[in-house]
Amino acid sequence: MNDGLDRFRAHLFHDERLGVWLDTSRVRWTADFLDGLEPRLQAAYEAMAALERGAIANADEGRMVGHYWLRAPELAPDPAIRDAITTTLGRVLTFAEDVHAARIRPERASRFRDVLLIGIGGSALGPQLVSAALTSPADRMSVWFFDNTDPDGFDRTLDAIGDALPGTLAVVISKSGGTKETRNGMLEAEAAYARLGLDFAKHAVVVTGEGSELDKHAVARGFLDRFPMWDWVGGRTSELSAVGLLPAALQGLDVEDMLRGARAMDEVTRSRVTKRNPAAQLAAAWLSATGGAGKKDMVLLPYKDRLELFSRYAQQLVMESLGKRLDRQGREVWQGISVYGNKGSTDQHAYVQQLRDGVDNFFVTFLEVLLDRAPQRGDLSVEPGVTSGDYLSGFLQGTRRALDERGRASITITLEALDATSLGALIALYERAVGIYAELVDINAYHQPGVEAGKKAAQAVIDLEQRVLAGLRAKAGTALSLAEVAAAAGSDDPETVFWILRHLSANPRRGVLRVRGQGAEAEVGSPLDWSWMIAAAP
Ligand SMILES: O=P(O)(O)OC[C@H]1O[C@](O)(CO)[C@@H](O)[C@@H]1O
Repeated sequence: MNDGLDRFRAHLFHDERLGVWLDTSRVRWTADFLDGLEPRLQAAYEAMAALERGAIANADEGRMVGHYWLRAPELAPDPAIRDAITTTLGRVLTFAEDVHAARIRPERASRFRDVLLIGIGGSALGPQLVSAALTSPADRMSVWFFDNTDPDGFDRTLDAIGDALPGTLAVVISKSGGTKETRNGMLEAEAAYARLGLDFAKHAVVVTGEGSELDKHAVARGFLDRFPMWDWVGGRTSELSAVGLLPAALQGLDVEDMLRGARAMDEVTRSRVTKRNPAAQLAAAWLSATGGAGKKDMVLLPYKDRLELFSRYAQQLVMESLGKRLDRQGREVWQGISVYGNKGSTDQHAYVQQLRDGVDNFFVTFLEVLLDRAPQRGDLSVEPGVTSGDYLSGFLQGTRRALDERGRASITITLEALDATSLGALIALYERAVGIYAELVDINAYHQPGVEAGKKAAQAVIDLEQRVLAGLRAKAGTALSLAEVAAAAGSDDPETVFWILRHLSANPRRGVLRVRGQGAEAEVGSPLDWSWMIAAAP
């Protein structure tokens, strides 16, 4: 009698067609856990089916949740949606073909060879994951990213693109069309093209909601093309809309395989037989590991360099979906599961020490890919009869075992190979697991009210900065105390004024202004007692 083996046998899911395995045997749930959960799982299956039929599953925003239709348009509740999905896919493929064949060409260079994707959050993370996971020497184009509003980050990426900018196609992605980081990235890119005497519009396309600010800008400026983003697709589940399909198709990846993989996973994860439904098992395993209350963090450990960005992708998918203050009944629940991780075995040499010996506040999800490398690359032995891939597999198994010995939970997802199909399937698996988990804990997984507070506060800082500058300008040449600057700016928040002044003083606007903070700390006690003035331009 081997308890471990029996357990492994009992909790090992395999789908041959998908080439996917799921092992939940090391979650250590009690034998009756799944049985006890079954009525709630059945309710979750019904809710997911209603969602797929077009229910207003995102009640707060009054929206349908339709990412599953993207790979099965025939399921969409409305013919106009079906048509929009298929038409857009066709347009994406044709556009990419036209770019590859240089039928769509840049202003000066002979053809587009690079893509600069400008987006953030759900408008960048999926494309970043897919691009890194599936890149190969057969790529038709290289893909670069602006995914922040860090000026030095822009410069670094532009430096890396270098002389290739005239042959670079900018793909600006924003569902809302009003995200400041993306707007700033677009303006920075536009300026970079302009410095070369190039018209950005002749090198740019957008993916955005119809009628958004960005959409109007693209129309007004005459961008090369526009692709739609719909209100029934959430940013974090948009990889299989034009958001992800367009950059992937431009890179030369097989987007139809990606859709096929997701579709096949959807078919399996629609099952109402829990034993046959890997998304339900995954969600149940999360529930068991976290107590359904986020008590443990999800550590994602792909033993595959190409999947290193999976944890960043899943971080948004899981945390933006599940991190909610209120449940659907309006009760305060402070839900969520924290997600982190990079890749194995690299992380074994970083934080796995704590996972085995330290605080037990996590569960690991190992991601394994059976095919070590493309067969034509050979099978070099690093020791007699042993390959690097054997080590990778050995390290995964070793860590799984070492954690289990300490009673630390783990899940393992195994893919036979990593390609467009299996990546599409993996994305669909996590999308559905998140949906089911949200049903189990009764929260709306499809809104993100919490991100608004930070955006509003940031805008208030930008507005205050303008008033600070106006106040300083009005008294140019005079040294002002922090309280005087705040008063001149009409602000009762000197701390924020201090942050603004400190930042301004480090970043003089060339030829326009220089803000200087003065004062000897030793004498006056605190930088908050410095005096500030606007000095002549440097
Ligand atoms: O695609 P958009 O509208 O620019 O939004 C980007 C991201 O910002 C968020 O709204 C959060 O601020 C995400 O949900 C979204 O993926």
